[in-house]
Amino acid sequence: MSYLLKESWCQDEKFHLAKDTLMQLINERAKLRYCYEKTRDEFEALYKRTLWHESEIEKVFETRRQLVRNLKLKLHLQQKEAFLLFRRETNMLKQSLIDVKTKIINTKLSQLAVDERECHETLKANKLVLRGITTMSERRLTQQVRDFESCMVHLVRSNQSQQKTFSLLIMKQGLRKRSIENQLSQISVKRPSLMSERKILESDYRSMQKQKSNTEEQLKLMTITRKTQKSSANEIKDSQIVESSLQEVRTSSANHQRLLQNKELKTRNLHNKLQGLKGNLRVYCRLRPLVTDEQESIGFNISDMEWNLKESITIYAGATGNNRIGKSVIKEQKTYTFHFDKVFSPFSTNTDIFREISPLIHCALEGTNVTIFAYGQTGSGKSFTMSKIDDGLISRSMDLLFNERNKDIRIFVQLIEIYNNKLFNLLEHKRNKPYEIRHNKTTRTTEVLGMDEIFVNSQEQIKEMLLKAEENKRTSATNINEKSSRSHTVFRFVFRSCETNCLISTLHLIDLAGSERISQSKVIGDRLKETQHINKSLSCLNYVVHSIHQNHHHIPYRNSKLTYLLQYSLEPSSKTLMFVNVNPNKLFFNETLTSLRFAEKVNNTKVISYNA
Ligand SMILES: Nc1ncnc2c1ncn2[C@@H]1O[C@H](COP(=O)(O)OP(=O)(O)OP(=O)(O)O)[C@@H](O)[C@H]1O
Repeated sequence: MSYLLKESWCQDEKFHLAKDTLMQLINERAKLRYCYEKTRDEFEALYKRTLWHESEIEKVFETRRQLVRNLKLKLHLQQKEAFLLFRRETNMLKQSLIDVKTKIINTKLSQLAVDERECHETLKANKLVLRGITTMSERRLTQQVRDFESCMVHLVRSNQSQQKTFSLLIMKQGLRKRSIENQLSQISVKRPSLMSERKILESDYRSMQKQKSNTEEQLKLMTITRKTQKSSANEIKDSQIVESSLQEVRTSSANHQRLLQNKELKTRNLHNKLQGLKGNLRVYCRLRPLVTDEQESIGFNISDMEWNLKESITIYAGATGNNRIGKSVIKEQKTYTFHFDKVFSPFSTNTDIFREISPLIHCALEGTNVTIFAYGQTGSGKSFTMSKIDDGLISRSMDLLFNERNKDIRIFVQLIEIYNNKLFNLLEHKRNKPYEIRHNKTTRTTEVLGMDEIFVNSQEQIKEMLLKAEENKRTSATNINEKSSRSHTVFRFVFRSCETNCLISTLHLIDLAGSERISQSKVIGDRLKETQHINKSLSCLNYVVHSIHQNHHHIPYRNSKLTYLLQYSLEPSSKTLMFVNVNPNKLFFNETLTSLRFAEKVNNTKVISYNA
């Protein structure tokens, strides 16, 4: 019973507990429902707001799309207008350009036609003269050839008979030698017993050998005498024929020589007149092309002046900008024009340049002192013009000198380097001893004391010297040029008479060191000192040339070693040609301007000739 009571009490307890838990759960559910309803209300409000925002954004997008459409339409219309405008302007420009070009070409063509006609006429006359001379010479030559052929036949016949006798003698000697050899072999069989006999026989053999050589010599002598006897008889006959034909040839060649000398004299006179007209001091300008790593060229224009006596170069300075179609054009242009005796464009080759200066080389061969130097900022093409191994002016001049010199002239060479106002020999590898200059006022000649004048007689020798000089030359990399010459190179050619060894004339071909502003090249230390020396000697050269041609009383030759060396070669009785080399690189526009101004100043100097 107590157990049952306990049991019912326990169940009561459980029932109460379950009832409490149920009540708690009911409360929880009521709370959750309340939360759910609240959240649902909030979500609905939020959803409504989002819908409203979306509709607003859609409206904004629509207005933007409309705006873009309008802008595109406007752009298209403007592009059309711009294209039409550009086409109209280009056509007009093209037309005017074609007109100008056609005019220039027409005038040049007419000039060329006149020149061609003149050339044809002179060519015809020359051809006629040449044909006459050639036929005469041909006739004489064929006669001579015939005479020589008959002589040859005689000689060949006598030679054949001698050959026959010789071969007989050789055969006989061969037979004799063989018999002696046989005897020797027999003797060698009996050798042990016949040693003493052998000795006797050997001595016999030796004496026989001697006899043999004696007879051979006698035979030779006999054949020679026979030969000379035979040939002398023939030669007497031949020489008489040859003598007479030679006499004829001699007289005709003397006539030709006289004709040639007359023509040479005429040519030389004309040539001297032409050189005189061109002036004793000339300035040529050469603009080089852009090289691979250079970006932008200066704007330039090269043109002939009236009567073709002078030419001009115009360079443009100005800020660049882009035009309407994006092409780079020069705005706010400033132009500088310079006049020279000749202006070579970037398309000119060293051959074109040599064609122009070759008359000066002729002048040097005829006894006038000639100086040609290349001036310009570093990297402007001075070495390319002067000392390029294959076709530089030095190599070309040598070709001409060796081909056209009078055989009485001997050529001597000195390769001088002027570094920091001191003279060195470029053909010496170790150059620690500077040389001194001495002038002879009576003979008006210059000598570099202690420096050998090297006799040259072939182009190969000159090329070797140029290579050696190139190796020994002092160069270094500056801010402007990777291999800049730091010294002046003077190629001094001395022409002397073969008979008397007297000086005929001197030809100086000079590759000057590059002129450069210290601020631009940004050099320091030794390089700075070199640059200062280079600039000083260049301004001395300028002043000396100016003073000479302005007829100043005192000429300051001694101010620099370069001008002192050239003292007797810069005078008005000599001929001087200056090349101003121009760098087209836009970066060095100011340097270019300075070089051109310097050169024009030289070009404007008054020319006084001693012959005038
Ligand atoms: N007419 C030309 N055609 C093609 N290349 C050229 C011409 N002139 C010069 N160059 C090139 O331009 C560069 C500089 O030329 P170069 O060394 O002759 O100048 P430079 O005036 O002698 O200089 P520096 O005074 O410093 O020695 C070289 O690479 C050379 O080959």
